[in-house]
Formats: sequence, structure tokens, C-alpha cells
Amino acid sequence: MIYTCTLNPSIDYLVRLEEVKIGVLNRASETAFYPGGKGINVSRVLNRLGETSTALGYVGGFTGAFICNELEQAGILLDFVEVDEPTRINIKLKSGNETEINGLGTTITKEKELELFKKISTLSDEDFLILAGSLPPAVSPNFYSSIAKLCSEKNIRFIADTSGDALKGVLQYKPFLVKPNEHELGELFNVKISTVEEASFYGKKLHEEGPENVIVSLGAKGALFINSNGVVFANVPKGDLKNSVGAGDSLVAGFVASYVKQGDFIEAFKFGIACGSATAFSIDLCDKATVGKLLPEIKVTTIG
Ligand SMILES: Nc1ncnc2c1ncn2[C@@H]1O[C@H](COP(=O)(O)OP(=O)(O)OP(=O)(O)O)[C@@H](O)[C@H]1O
Ligand SMILES: O=P(O)(O)OC[C@@]1(O)O[C@H](CO)[C@@H](O)[C@@H]1O
Repeated sequence: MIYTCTLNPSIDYLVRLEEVKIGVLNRASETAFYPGGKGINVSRVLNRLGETSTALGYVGGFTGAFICNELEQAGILLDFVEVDEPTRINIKLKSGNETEINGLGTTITKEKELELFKKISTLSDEDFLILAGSLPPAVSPNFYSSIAKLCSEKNIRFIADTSGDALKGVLQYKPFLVKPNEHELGELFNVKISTVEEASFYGKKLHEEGPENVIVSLGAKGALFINSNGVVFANVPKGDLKNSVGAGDSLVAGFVASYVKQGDFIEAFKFGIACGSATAFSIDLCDKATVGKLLPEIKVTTIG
């Protein structure tokens, strides 16, 4: 079974308008609500690709109920821990460019940390666990690394799609995959990364710190896949960018969906990119048909 874990889910409130004017009343031309948070997006994309997953994490209040309802209706399995405070609402403003305002998230008590930990303890070496997104305020800063340690002890393959200290803390437990974008990779090494060569150099350094596989996504510039066999570069399909929210999550979902079926890293990498780009070219997350159309456009080259 594939499990996703979103410690800090959200309702993504999409607001479209011509222009945002600060200090006056703005009226939207379109609004929409989506269940969000990185792991939840992975579950939603897996579902659209025909893969079953169970969504773990924390939900609460009327916003949490909305998320559960939407996911359940889509056929995604849920095993959330319920908390008292409402799940956050993240604002995604689309007015030519994209501006995001993410909420803080709910308070998670030690008891609730333990409750989730117990659920994860039931996973086995047949399972994949995708840990994705930010930590809510007041969660122990080492919560991700304690989950990673548990996975390592139980041989659960885990994927960490997070950044900063949370990402640093899991590396020693050898995640199956990490997927920083170029900014997150630069942040890890205190450098600014702007070329494929720099991304490859620091991607290899990251690989040396423990993860079995590393994907560095570079938005429209392409992506790198790094493991003990070397470094592979892939182009990304060209198209009109409609929505970058969830593009990275779609890449992760596509990688896992393909890998569990075929067991081939390069095919999984290409499929992941097709999913990421299909989301970038869609209003919401990608669908299977768009992914299938884009896949033949992706070519890989070994560069190291
Ligand atoms: N402008 C674009 N054109 C084509 N594909 C894109 C574009 N932007 C993103 N993608 C696709 O989405 C994948 C992930 O994008 P990106 O590198 O922006 O990751 P990210 O920063 O983690 O994304 P997110 O916006 O979800 O946080 C890329 O590898 C690519 O496949
Ligand atoms: O605040 P975090 O946890 O870093 O990111 C949360 C978020 O911005 O990421 C997803 C897109 O990747 C959105 O659905 C969601 O709103």
C-alpha cells in the first residue's frame, strides 16, 4: 500500500482576479476550494492515475471535514488523526502571476503525535510512505526524523518531500527518494543554484548524505535524477503554465505510481515529470489523459 502523510493539510482557496490592488476592495472573477497539502495532493494524483493510497496526517474542524469529504468521494482511503482546531486555509491568488499565502496550521499535542506514530508503526516493508509538506507550529522539530527512524528500523521505504531542517533531519535514515527543487537544494548547502551543472553538483552531494534516489526539479528548465548509477537529466514538456501549485507533488506521485508498477527508476522519473508538467498545464491537479500525451515528449540524457 502507498501511504501519504500530511502533517499540515490545507484547503487551497483559489482566487482568480485581473489585478491585485493593495489597500482597496478587490473582487474575484473566479474562486474554488481544493483539498490541499503536499501529501494530500500526492494521494489525489495517485487516485487520478488509478493507484490506491491511504492518506495519513491531521485534520480538524469544518475545514478538515471538507477535506475528508472530498477525498472520500474520490475514493481515497483515509486514516487521519483528528485534532480540535480547524485545518488551515491557504490562499492561492492567480492574477497573471501566482501569489500564495499559507496559514500556520493547527496545534498538535504530544498525544496526537503519538497517535500518528502508532498508525505509522503498523506499516511494513511492502509499503511506501510519502512524508510531505511543512510541520505545523508546535510539532516537535524532530518529528519527521523520528518517523524516518521508525521507517528505517522497519524497512518501510519512505519519501521525504520537505525542506530545510526537516529535510536535513531525515537524510541519515536513507529515504528512498527526496525531491528538492533548485531553491530547496541551494538552501541545504547555503548556496544559490541557477544552472543544471550547479544542480547536478549539489544533487550529488545530497545523494552522498544518505538518500537512495534524488530528484532535483528545476521548473521549466528540466529535472535531474541522481542515484548510485549516476546523474540523468530530463527536459520538461513545453506548454502554457496555468498552475504550479502541486506540480512538485504530482512529480512525486507519478514517480511512485510508475515505480510500484514497473520497478524502473528512469521510467518512473519520466512519468513523474509528465505528471508534474500535466499539473502545471491544468487548472487543478493533472489527469491521466494529459499525462499520457506529454510522456513521449520527455527525453533523458546521462550527464554524470
Ligand atoms: N513552467 C513549467 N513548464 C513545464 N513543466 C513544469 C513547469 N513548472 C513545473 N513543471 C513541472 O512540474 C515539476 C515540478 O516543478 P517545480 O520544479 O516547480 O517543483 P516544486 O517547486 O516542488 O513545485 P511546487 O510548485 O509544487 O512547489 C517539474 O519537474 C515539471 O515537470
Ligand atoms: O505550507 P506547506 O506545507 O509547505 O505547503 C502547503 C501547500 O502550499 O503545498 C501544496 C502544493 O505543493 C498546496 O496544496 C498547499 O497549500
